[in-house]
Amino acid sequence: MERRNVGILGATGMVGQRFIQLLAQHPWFEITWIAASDRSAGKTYAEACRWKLDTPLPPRIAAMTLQPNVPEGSAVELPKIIFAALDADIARELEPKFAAVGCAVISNSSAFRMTTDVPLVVPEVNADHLPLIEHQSWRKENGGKGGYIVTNPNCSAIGLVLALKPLEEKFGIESLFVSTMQAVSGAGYPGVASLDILGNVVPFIKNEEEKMQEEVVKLLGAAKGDHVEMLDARLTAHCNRVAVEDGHTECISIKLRKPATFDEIVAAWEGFKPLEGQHLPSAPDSPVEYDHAVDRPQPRLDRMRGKGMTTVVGRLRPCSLLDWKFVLLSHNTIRGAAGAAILNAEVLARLGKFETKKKVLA
Ligand SMILES: NC(=O)C1=CN([C@@H]2O[C@H](COP(=O)(O)OP(=O)(O)OC[C@H]3O[C@@H](n4cnc5c(N)ncnc54)[C@H](OP(=O)(O)O)[C@@H]3O)[C@@H](O)[C@H]2O)C=CC1
Ligand SMILES: N[C@@H](CC(=O)OP(=O)(O)O)C(=O)O
Repeated sequence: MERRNVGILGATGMVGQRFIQLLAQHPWFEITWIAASDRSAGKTYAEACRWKLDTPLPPRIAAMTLQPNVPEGSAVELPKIIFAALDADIARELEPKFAAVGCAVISNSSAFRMTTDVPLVVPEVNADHLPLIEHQSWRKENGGKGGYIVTNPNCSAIGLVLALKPLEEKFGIESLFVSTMQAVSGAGYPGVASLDILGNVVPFIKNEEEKMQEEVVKLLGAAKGDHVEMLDARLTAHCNRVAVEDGHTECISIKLRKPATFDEIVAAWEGFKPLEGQHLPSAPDSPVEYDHAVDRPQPRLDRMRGKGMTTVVGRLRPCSLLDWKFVLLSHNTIRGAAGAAILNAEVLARLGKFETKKKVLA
């Protein structure tokens, strides 16, 4: 695979830091450009960022200068691949500017997720939605050399949809109820005040329930030319913030379209390996793992399975209201954010959707 230069917009935030951590040793991508707010532009990364991860800040990145957060005026060449980790309002303004000049924008934010011709993608679930990019108006800009925007879902939706996809394929989904317990890192830094969350549960995360509900049916929908036909299933979500550092836990009750036994459902999860054989550096061997222990998954113990890219499912049991109920856990800033975007970029690279080449690796 050719090695490609990449940039990170929002590089100093919680998700931006995960991008740096995960890309520092990436075999296909090399960080050559970083940007954050105007407050940070011109500073070195070490000066501008409060590094919060448990691995050291890579010295090469620490010394890099944060560039202006627009395509023009950079002291270094603008890469053709931009990972974006911006708040939605800022993303809505900035991401199209980068797409218009020819960048592939791999976005984490919710700004364009539900836009008709923007693919909302988890590669194991709906990589076949990626051709939507060819319908985007940004493609036609820059003398026909415009770029595009690809998005990954909300962090809670990603964990959920990985567990749902094999069930939809084998049995069909009629309706489901999901209740989340979401980590504080999901709110960015500094996020929820310690006095609000310590010893407490906050039963409200702005727009989270709406995003989960609409994104899941797009992800499980069918791409039809320039749009996606949403999955015909009923879904309701309750979202709660809990005093956990990383890892979103979700309790699900589900009604299936066809009868399914315990063994058939577990086999559907364990046999779910749609990216097997593609050798994508960030793809876990098992996107979904079932844990038979009675008290798992737990965030502290299980969030790093598959290097943070595996959804861990447990406690499958009959539900007296719907058919089955279970619990899942997914790492919110790895599989739920930066890792998801990097995996999307790896799939785009495999599909030949990046044009910039730096050097060919032996
Ligand atoms: N945290 C999570 O678990 C998840 C987050 N997301 C989404 O990812 C995005 C980023 O989230 P997160 O990293 O948590 O947020 P943070 O608040 O931690 O970081 C925000 C980043 O945006 C930069 N920024 C702020 N204002 C501007 C501006 N006007 N122009 C350009 N850059 C700006 C900040 O730079 P500076 O340091 O200079 O202020 C910082 O780099 C959001 O859309 C979020 O919803 C998605 C999934 C999961
Ligand atoms: N809102 C999520 C994280 C997030 O930023 O989601 P989104 O990318 O949909 O805005 C949380 O608080 O855990």
